[in-house]
Amino acid sequence: MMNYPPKETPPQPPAPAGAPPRPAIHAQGLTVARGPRTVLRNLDFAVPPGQITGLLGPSGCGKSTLMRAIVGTQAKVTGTLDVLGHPAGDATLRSRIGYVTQAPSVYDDLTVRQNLTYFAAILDPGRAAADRRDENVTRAITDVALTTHADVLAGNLSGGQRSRVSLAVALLGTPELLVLDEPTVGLDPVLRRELWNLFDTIAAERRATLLISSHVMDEAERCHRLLLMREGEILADDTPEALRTRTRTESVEAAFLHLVDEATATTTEPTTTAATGTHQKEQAR
Ligand SMILES: Nc1ncnc2c1ncn2[C@@H]1O[C@H](COP(=O)(O)OP(=O)(O)OP(=O)(O)O)[C@@H](O)[C@H]1O
Repeated sequence: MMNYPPKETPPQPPAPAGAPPRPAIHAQGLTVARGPRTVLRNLDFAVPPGQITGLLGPSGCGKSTLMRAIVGTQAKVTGTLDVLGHPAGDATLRSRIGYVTQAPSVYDDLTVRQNLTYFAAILDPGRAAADRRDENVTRAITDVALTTHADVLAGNLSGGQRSRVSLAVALLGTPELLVLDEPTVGLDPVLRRELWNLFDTIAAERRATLLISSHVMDEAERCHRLLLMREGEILADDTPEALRTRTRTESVEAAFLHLVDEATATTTEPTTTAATGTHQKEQAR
């Protein structure tokens, strides 16, 4: 069980030379209950550092819940969940993680630049940091392609533009881990491609780790690794290429459907009952 409220833990020693890099996120036996329901069941996985990992699965499978557990905002979490070498929710992680929820958290009565300036002042306070803050705000606005809208009130932006302001807030502090919950929902194909190019740049140049949820399967092809989820469980944890090869399919979407069929077949295989000696089909859950 994780500790709430979060405590600070001492930094862990670096991985020995030659050893594989420590995962950015490592879960073992991770289980989460929401209300009376268990919505994540006994998950084991590792997210490598400096790469883009896609979290994919149908609506309601538990993607947002898993992200909330990783950033430390989810209650009733059991098992082990380490993030950047600390237990999830540890106070030292706050400035190292950028988290963008599905609902954009921006102030409608402030402009794009004013929103970012406000959050920059919380992250990096003090008069001495004013120039650095201005630079970071301008860079973040450019990163999300909102330069021409910098002085527009957030309340007058489209849904996609508001989502990008939220993303810009998360990029202000140059976090080591970015957790993005469906960042491309409602965006046109050109903007989606631009955002994915930005994610590539963030991973390659800043060596940040990105965990990005989506239900758009063509976005899966742009990830280095994928966690495919279904009904609170991890169906696959692999690279897109390995998934396609393993399932002998041509796209991640086809691979996912293949794995769903396989999992369904496993849970509905005939079982012999000792009492009657007849075969019965178990109900898929
Ligand atoms: N506050 C809550 N209380 C109880 N159950 C909840 C709560 N929020 C979500 N759930 C349930 O937890 C499960 C996982 O929800 P979650 O939002 O993590 O799914 P998701 O994969 O992110 O879905 P989507 O793609 O639609 O955002 C769902 O079955 C949902 O009904």
